[in-house]
Amino acid sequence: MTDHHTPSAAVSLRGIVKSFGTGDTKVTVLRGIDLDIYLGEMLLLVGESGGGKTTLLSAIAGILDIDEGNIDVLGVPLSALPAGKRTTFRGQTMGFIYQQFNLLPALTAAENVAVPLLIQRINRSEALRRARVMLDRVGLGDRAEFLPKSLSGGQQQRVAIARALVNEPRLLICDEPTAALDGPNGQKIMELLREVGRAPDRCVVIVTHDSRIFHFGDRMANLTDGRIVGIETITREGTA
Ligand SMILES: Nc1ncnc2c1ncn2[C@@H]1O[C@H](COP(=O)(O)OP(=O)(O)OP(=O)(O)O)[C@@H](O)[C@H]1O
Repeated sequence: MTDHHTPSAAVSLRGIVKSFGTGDTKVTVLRGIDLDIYLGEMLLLVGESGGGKTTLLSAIAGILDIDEGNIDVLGVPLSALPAGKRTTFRGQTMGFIYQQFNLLPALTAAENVAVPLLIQRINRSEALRRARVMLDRVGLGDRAEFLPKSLSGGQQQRVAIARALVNEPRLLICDEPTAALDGPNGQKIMELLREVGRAPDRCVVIVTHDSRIFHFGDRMANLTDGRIVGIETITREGTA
């Protein structure tokens, strides 16, 4: 029987070490990271510039090979999988949101959101149907046929969120999702990520410098000089 009081780790990092370069130019960026990210939570990863946050996200995504340690994602030993299997696993289980929305300019909002489904060989009409449902969930049901250039920055990030979630990924990885937005739009995007991104069987990891959004997280891990130097549980008034 599952004890629902014990959170399960969706991502388990143990002893992660990563260097770039060799010899005199070798820089060790991750110096032994131990971290669990639990299902149902939104974890913020903060810390000084150059501290290794993006490098750690790339390792969790299986995009970057690590030198030492183990990365488990949803019970799969990612660091031990060959590259091709990692790519498939990533497509099935992870969604990504970046500072730059990275929408394809020639495609409508609905077509952009449908891309991950088309890559998975879901037929076009079904992919577009699901994309429109997702756009509805992010409040852009009436913008499905718009091109990105006709949308505001906040709306483009909503499209990017819909695209990241259309595949129902269990792990949502966000790198500075509010950095290109003004304060109010950043808040709205975080509210949306909490509302549609967070779920009991899913987790959200967000790298951010934006202290205005820190209170949206469930926990905040501070990565400084290649190590996790503190983890804080964030208390939110009015929520359980
Ligand atoms: N491919 C690479 N080759 C060499 N060095 C790299 C590479 N990728 C990252 N680094 C170095 O690793 C260090 C950490 O970079 P990373 O982007 O992970 O930091 P960060 O914490 O995300 O920083 P920021 O908050 O400024 O985005 C930096 O010193 C960077 O120059």
